[in-house]
Amino acid sequence: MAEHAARRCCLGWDFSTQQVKVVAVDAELNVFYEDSVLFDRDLLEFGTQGGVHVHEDGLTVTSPVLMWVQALDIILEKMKASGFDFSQVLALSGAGQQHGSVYWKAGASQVLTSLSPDLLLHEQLQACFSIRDCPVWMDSSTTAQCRQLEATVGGAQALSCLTGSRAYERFTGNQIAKLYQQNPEAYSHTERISLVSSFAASLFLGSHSPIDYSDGSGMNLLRIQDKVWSQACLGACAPHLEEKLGLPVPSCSVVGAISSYFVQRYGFPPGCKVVAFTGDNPASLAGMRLEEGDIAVSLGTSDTLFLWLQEPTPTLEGHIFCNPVDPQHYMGLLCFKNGSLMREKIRDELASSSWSEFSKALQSTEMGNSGNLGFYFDVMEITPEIIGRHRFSAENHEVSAFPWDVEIRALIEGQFMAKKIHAEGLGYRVMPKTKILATGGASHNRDILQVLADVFGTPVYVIDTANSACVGSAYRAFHALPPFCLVSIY
Ligand SMILES: O=C(CO)[C@@H](O)[C@H](O)CF
Repeated sequence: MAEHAARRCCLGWDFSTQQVKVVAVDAELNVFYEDSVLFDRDLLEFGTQGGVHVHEDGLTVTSPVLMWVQALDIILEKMKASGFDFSQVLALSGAGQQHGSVYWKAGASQVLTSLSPDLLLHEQLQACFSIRDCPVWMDSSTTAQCRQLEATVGGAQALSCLTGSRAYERFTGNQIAKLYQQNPEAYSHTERISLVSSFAASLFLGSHSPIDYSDGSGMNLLRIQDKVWSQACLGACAPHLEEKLGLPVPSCSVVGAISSYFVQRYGFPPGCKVVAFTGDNPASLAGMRLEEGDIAVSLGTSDTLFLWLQEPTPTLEGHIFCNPVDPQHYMGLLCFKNGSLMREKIRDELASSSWSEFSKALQSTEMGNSGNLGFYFDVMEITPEIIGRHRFSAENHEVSAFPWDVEIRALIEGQFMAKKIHAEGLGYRVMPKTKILATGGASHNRDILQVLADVFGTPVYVIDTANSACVGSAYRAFHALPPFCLVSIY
C-alpha cells in the first residue's frame, strides 16, 4: 500500500469466521487502507480450517479466542510498520461473526485496564479466558437446550415473538446453557460473557464493552421490542447470567474512548471514540446503506436476504434483529441454503454447464412460466425445512419433469417467489421507493436479476459488498460523531 497522506478517518473492523479485516475510511467515505489476517494462512499454529475446529461429534464447532487476539496484534503491527498515521483516527467500530461467545475469566477486567504498551495483546491475555475454544455460529450441538428454552417460554412462536427468532442451535443463549450444564466450573469462573463483536470492542476499550441491541438480538435472550434481557430466557439458560452479560446498549452508542494501550503503543489520539461493535450481518446492512423499504439479496452458495423493517411480525422462519442504524426500527434476515448450489446443478444438468445457455432459457420463456411452478431443494433447506424437487403444472397437478427451459425459469422464479413470500411473512412490504440491492456471484447474470425485478416489481441494483461489514462499521463510527466530521451517509 502506498504511503498514506495524513487524513482524518474512521476504522471499521470485522472479526469474521475466517479472518480479521480492517478498513480506513476518510471523511469523504473513501476507503484508503485495508488489510486482513487469514487465520488458516497466517496463524498456522492454531490449526483451524475455515477459521474453526469441527469437533469429533460433527456438531460442536469452536474457534480459539487467542487466535482472534493474535490476529489483531498482527494487523496493528502491519499498519504501524506501513506508516499508517493512527493519530488521524477519530473513531472506530466493528463487526463480529454473530452468535459466537467469549468467556472472560474472573480478573480479566483488571488485566484489560492495565495492559503494558511494551507487549502484544496476546502475550498479556493468555490467562484471561475461562475457556479458550469459543462456540461459533456453525455449532449445532445444542438442540436439547433449544427445546428446553422454547418449552420455558411457551413454544417456538412465543420465543420468536419475544426475541425475534425461534430457538436456533447457534444462538448464544443455548450455547451458554450448554456450557453451564457441561462445564459448570468454567461458567462459575466467568466474570463476563461477550459476543465476538463486544469482545473485539473490549480489546480497544480496555474494559468489558456492552453487547449492542442488534447483535444481542441473535442470542434468543433479548426482548427485541423493549430492548432488555428476557428474565424468563436468562433463567432458562444459566444462573446469574444477567450480571455476566451486562446491560445491552443501542448499536450507535459511543461505549468510551480508546484505551491508553493503543495511544501509547500505536499513537491513536486519546480522544478516539469506540463505537459499539455489532454483528456482521447488521454491520453489512449499514455498509450497504440500506434504507427503509429496501432489500439486499446476497446470491451466494446460500442466498441471504436483508430487510429493513418498521413493524416486524416474528415467525418460525428467519430472524428479526434490532436495526443497527435506527434503534426504533428492525432488520430481517432470511437464509436460504439452496442458493447457487441449486442454480449451478440445474445449469450443469440442463444448460451444458453454461451460464449463457442458462440465460437463453430465461430469455426464451415468459414471465410467469405459463403457470408452471417449481421448488428445488437438493440439500435440506433452512427456510423452510424441506428437501427434494417439487414441480406443479398450470392446472396445479404435481408433475415429474418440465422441458429444460421451463425448468430453468421455474427454478429462478421459485427461488425469488419464496424469498418474497417469506419476507412478507416477516412483515416486509414493497414500498414505492423500494429498491433491491443484489450482490454475490449470481448477481453478475442480468437475466437472473431481471426475474428478481419481475417477481418483486422493483428496480434491482448490483453492489459490491466485499467489505460491507467493515465499511458499514466505519460508517457507523462516523455516524456516532458530531455532524461536522463527515459528509452525509444516510
Ligand atoms: O449465523 C449467521 C447469521 O444468523 C451467520 O451469518 C453468521 O453471522 C456468520 F458469521
